[in-house]
Amino acid sequence: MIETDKLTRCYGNLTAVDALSIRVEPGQVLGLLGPNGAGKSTAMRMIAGFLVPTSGSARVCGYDAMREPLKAKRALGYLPEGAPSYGEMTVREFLQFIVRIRGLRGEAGYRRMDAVVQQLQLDEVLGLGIDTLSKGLRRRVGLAQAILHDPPVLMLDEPTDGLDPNQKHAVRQLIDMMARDRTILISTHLLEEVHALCNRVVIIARGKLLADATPAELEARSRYHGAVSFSAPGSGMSQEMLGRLPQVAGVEIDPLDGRITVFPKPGARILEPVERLLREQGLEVSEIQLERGRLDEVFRQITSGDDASRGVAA
Ligand SMILES: Nc1ncnc2c1ncn2[C@@H]1O[C@H](COP(=O)(O)OP(=O)(O)OP(=O)(O)O)[C@@H](O)[C@H]1O
Repeated sequence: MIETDKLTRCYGNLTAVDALSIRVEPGQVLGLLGPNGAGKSTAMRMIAGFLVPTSGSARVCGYDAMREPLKAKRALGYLPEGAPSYGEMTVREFLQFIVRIRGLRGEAGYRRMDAVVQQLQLDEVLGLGIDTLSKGLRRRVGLAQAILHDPPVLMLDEPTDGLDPNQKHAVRQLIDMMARDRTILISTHLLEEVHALCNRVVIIARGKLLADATPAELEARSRYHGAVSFSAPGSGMSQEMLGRLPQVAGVEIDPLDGRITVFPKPGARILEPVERLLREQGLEVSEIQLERGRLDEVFRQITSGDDASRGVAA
């Protein structure tokens, strides 16, 4: 479990993390989202015990990151931003070093290292210097380092940064597999990652917590939630006709591809009446879709709107 209590870090006049209180339980994958400079990495570094908070506290599996750092660090696997240090070591030397400092001894240590090397597909680069690796490979070495001691809590700062689509998929599968019985906190800019991995989302901006919800709850705040969209090239479909349906609040046509989106009045369900109208009019449409809502739009609304300046938890 990860718990922070009014965790705060100031740099001069700047409050990078502002009284952040969160609690992440086993089985949860919490996505920490926020624009550049929101305070995500600073919060994670305090939870990992690498940065002293100005005030407030962070605990990992009940151990205070500052007062019981060894116990807290033992329970935690942490992938920081960027590349692993010790760039002059080969991947093998680096991982053997981590095996030793994590106290994994003898045969068990080698078996664990082999398993992690397989999981992250690092076999072919074991003899290469870390400094010579591509960004994606360095990220995977960093991940290997974080999971080697099989910790109950994982904290990953932008885990798929720099990976190609296949590697992203592989790393997400690995995180998903590990998620079942662990507590996982990841920071990301990628909203697709939230869909793929997270069952809870915390949004911060200017160090303040602005939203704490499931992805579905956030999507429900989007004006696209419950909207119906479809393509109807050359059908003569008119906005007016759709707009006359009593459940419909508005109709928009994408100027680029002509896709039509029909928005519901609050609480209304419009898929059935829209489909009925299309049938009655004998109009040919394709790719009809009921929208869940758009996280990117909600993210923008939360982090650039009034909420961001007031720091209102939702
Ligand atoms: N050592 C430091 N000294 C002064 N200011 C700092 C320091 N580290 C971070 N900051 C500032 O604190 C704020 C939060 O930075 P942080 O790196 O935690 O944000 P972030 O959400 O991780 O951003 P990004 O998504 O760009 O990585 C930023 O305004 C940053 O400039």
